[in-house]
Amino acid sequence: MTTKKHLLVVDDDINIVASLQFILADEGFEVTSVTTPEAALAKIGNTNFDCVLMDMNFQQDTTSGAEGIKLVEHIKHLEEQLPIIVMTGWATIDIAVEAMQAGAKDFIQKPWSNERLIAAVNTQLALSYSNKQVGRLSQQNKLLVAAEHPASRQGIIAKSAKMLELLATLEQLAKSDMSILLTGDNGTGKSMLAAYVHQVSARAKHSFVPVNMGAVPESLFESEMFGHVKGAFTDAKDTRIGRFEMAENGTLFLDELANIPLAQQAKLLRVLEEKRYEAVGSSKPKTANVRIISATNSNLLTDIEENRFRQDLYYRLNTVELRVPSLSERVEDIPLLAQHFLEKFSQKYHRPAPQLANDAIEQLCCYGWPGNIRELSHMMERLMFTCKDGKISAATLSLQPSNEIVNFIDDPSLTMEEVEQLVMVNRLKHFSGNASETAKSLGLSRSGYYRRLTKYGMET
Ligand SMILES: Nc1ncnc2c1ncn2[C@@H]1O[C@H](COP(=O)(O)OP(=O)(O)OP(=O)(O)O)[C@@H](O)[C@H]1O
Repeated sequence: MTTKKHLLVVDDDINIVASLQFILADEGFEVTSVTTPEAALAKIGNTNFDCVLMDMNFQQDTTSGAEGIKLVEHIKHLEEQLPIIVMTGWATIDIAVEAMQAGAKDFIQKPWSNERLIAAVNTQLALSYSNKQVGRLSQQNKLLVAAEHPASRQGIIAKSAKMLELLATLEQLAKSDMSILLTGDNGTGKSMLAAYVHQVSARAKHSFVPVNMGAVPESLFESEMFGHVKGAFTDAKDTRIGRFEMAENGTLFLDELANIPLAQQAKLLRVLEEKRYEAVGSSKPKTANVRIISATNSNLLTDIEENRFRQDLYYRLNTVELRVPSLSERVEDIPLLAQHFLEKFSQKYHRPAPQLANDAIEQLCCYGWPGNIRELSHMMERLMFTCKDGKISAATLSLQPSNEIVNFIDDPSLTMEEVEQLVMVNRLKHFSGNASETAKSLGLSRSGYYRRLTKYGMET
């Protein structure tokens, strides 16, 4: 359902008001009328209009157009982007030029032709819509320069059962509008997955807007999130749209969620509850139709206990809470990811991708990856330049195996089957994928070995 465009008619002649109201309502517009400049400014101050149609002369002075020019200037000051069409029975080219210089977008002479009037209104509405789109896209582009988002699932490398299950769950959730909270260590792919949920959701044709909550200064929080109007504070030289407006009908991604200061958490909660907000310096409510995905590497339950995070906000954001596993918990993904990054950087730097030797792959799989996928990506990028003869060997890497992996057998959180699976994975790595040597070293018959491969989804 499309909402009706809302027009404001300003004219002191009630016959003209009635006639305009009739014609415009007949065209499907919602029309509000006022008869004085003061009433027009008051209405614009508390209502969202899409276009203003106004007379240039009011009671005090009926011919010069001075009152109309003043009104155009005031409206521009209040609402820079609102298109204004001026009308006057005393049309002179001078008044038209002056009105346009003051910020009016078009000029109509009374008595008007209905066709010309409707065409002028529709043109202004279309122009204003595309200006807003351009503003939204350019702000968004700035944000995207720094962020990297996958074009499809092809950009997400995952083979491990844990990640495949997580992706399948996210694809299901993407169909709903539920708030999703992604937890997990730094560099595990939370941002990438949030962007992916947006891409496979019904909101995909609208914007995905990430905000790093750790990077927003407390004093600028409201302006950043909700926007501000020109003159709202000393540095507000222009009207600026906030992240909520950029994400309207799309997805707002609140990254580093735990870093929102307490006072700002209350403001965010209010908007999420009421689905409305006001730009700084404006009293006009705007709707917030956004899907929220948030991410944190912090333990929010501890943050709540220690009064650093509001429990009510937590419950608002975690309709579904999913943990993205650390890289050391999905060893099967490591060789694929390493290869993926080598190819990616080979394209970026126009250099051939180095070959990963088997002993290097084994070492990558036994390393603990405290920085997760980001660390792996950086390591592969460095190796593009530091490896010798186009080969990466264990000696080139010289990584210390993580105690975690060496000691996984003692991990009390793992079940017998999980331990068995990890042993299989590591032993296969050790024998560079050689099935008979792996089976022999584990004391398994070939059929016992293949049965387990099938059981753990490791056939390929
Ligand atoms: N499954 C994956 N396949 C390919 N690349 C990945 C995958 N997961 C993450 N990456 C890449 O690893 C890097 C880190 O991922 P991302 O920024 O999404 O992690 P994060 O969990 O949001 O990190 P942080 O908590 O530090 O914000 C990015 O360059 C991302 O493109």
